[in-house]
Amino acid sequence: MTLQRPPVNSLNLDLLKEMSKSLDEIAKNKSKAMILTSASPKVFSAGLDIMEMYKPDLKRVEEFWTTLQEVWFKLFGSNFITAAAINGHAPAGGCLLAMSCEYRVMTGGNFSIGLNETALGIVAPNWFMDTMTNTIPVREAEYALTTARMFNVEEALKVGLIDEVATDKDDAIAKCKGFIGKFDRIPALARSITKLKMRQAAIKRLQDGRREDLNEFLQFVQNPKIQKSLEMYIQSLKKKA
Ligand SMILES: CCCCCCCCCC/C=C\CC(=O)SCCNC(=O)CCNC(=O)[C@H](O)C(C)(C)COP(=O)(O)OP(=O)(O)OC[C@H]1O[C@@H](n2cnc3c(N)ncnc32)[C@H](O)[C@@H]1OP(=O)(O)O
Repeated sequence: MTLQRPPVNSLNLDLLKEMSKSLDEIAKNKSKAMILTSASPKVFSAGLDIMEMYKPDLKRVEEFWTTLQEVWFKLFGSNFITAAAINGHAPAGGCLLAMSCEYRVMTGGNFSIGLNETALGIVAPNWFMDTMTNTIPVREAEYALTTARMFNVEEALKVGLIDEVATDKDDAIAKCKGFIGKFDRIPALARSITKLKMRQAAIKRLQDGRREDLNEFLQFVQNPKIQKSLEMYIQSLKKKA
């Protein structure tokens, strides 16, 4: 699955809906595996589209968050094998997508990956945190989350946030295929049940608290102080360009 929403693959409602549909198709056609990557030469995904949260239409922003939850359920909780070929920056929601896969290969270069929410004055939702503690040790996750740490490629490899470094996108995809090939001699049902048991606690936490998570998000986007911060953040991104 190749993300292709220039310039930075920010996750807006339309892209999330497309992803959700594609994940359904992959599950339905009984694909063995999926590799998630990006058509951009330098950004895997810039995370959530800030414009979806800025001065939002309430109905749309509710659908936006619900669809993000759905994409996470379908990706994190998939039966099929998932790997991410991270060929560029992966901040926040971009990191969430990569961590929701089972294996991550990142191309070398001046790219960064991490959950930077606290730097934006935001508390990452529990399921973002659960996805991180499913990937790297709890102590490292707490440190990274509280300090909004963006890891460079070497740091990400050292902490286990990524599994391998690749020279370029083709190499990243080849390495993801190498990971997928490891399952050729492992019974598929045993593999998928084991994966889902490992992920069950995090999945159940969001299933049980899904409405509450949505309400927290809706309160968050309707808070005037948050709106002011988002406005300043958008300006800073635009000034940079
Ligand atoms: C207690 C419980 C509380 C519950 C509520 C909590 C709610 C939490 C909500 C979830 C929170 C966070 C999740 C997120 O994912 S928020 C998004 C965070 N993402 C970022 O901060 C990344 C910002 N972008 C960048 O750092 C860079 O763009 C890049 C990815 C490193 C790429 O750099 P670049 O130099 O290649 O591109 P750049 O010139 O910066 O950008 C090009 C244009 O794209 C626009 N843009 C960039 N990122 C976004 C984005 N995330 N959304 C929308 N638009 C984006 C940028 O403004 C440029 O636009 P223009 O060309 O100038 O018009």
